[in-house]
Amino acid sequence: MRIDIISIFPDYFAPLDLSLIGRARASGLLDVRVHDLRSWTHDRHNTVDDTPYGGGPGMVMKPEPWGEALDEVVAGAPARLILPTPSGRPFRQADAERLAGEERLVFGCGRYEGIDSRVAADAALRMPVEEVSIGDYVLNGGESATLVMVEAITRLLPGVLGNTESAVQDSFASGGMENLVEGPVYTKPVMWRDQEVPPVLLSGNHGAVDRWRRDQALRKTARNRPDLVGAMPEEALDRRDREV
Ligand SMILES: Nc1cc(-c2ccc3ccn(Cc4ccc(CN5CCCC5)cc4)c3c2)n[nH]1
Repeated sequence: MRIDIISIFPDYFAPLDLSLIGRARASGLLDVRVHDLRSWTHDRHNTVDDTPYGGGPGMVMKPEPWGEALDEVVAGAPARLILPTPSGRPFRQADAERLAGEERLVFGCGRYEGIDSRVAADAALRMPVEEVSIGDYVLNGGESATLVMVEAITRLLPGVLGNTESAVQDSFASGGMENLVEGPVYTKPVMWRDQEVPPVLLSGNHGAVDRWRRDQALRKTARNRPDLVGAMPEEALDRRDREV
């Protein structure tokens, strides 16, 4: 997969040189290219913003640099443009799984009050464009959202996670634990600050362990994510949880 990121803060993406994504890039499994939007400005001040038509607070990103940047970066290849924005469609695990199947993704990181709306409209003449929100809170720009999405997407690519990590059992996934958040996890030592590891996990009884983990996931989901519990079939809820 090739990912292009266009931003006025390219250094924001230094974390993509680290850890699993950094290793996947070094091994050639993943091709991530970060571009400075100001490379496509031609004035002395490398201007990327201007005042909003119709008035209002702040500044809006000019369309010309974006148009030239996207023309050059995409260069007619089949690519999908992802534009983080507070007003976008919610980004969910299903979107990460869908986008992990794409050959090329381009992330356009806005700043100020956003990018002139004609940029997305013009790009949509040549490629699929998705405006995406990573949550109902307001950031200062699209860079953090892009880091989040790139991580969620690329960790699903074969070979990116080492064999000590697994994307399969992640919560929000399938495999009998769909729609559940993950329960508690433990490792050595078996006793730590007067807290012992739940004995069932030491029992070697894999059926009992699976049942215990599912019960814990159900409880945690009911406690932390009542919105997901509603989406769960009635028989999935343990009797005790119904009485909780
Ligand atoms: N999930 C999520 C994504 C973002 C996000 C993504 C890209 C950009 C680019 C600029 N901003 C700052 C920004 C933009 C628009 C408003 C809303 N204003 C109301 C009136 C005019 C505009 C506030 C603040 C971003 C924010 N935030 N949260």
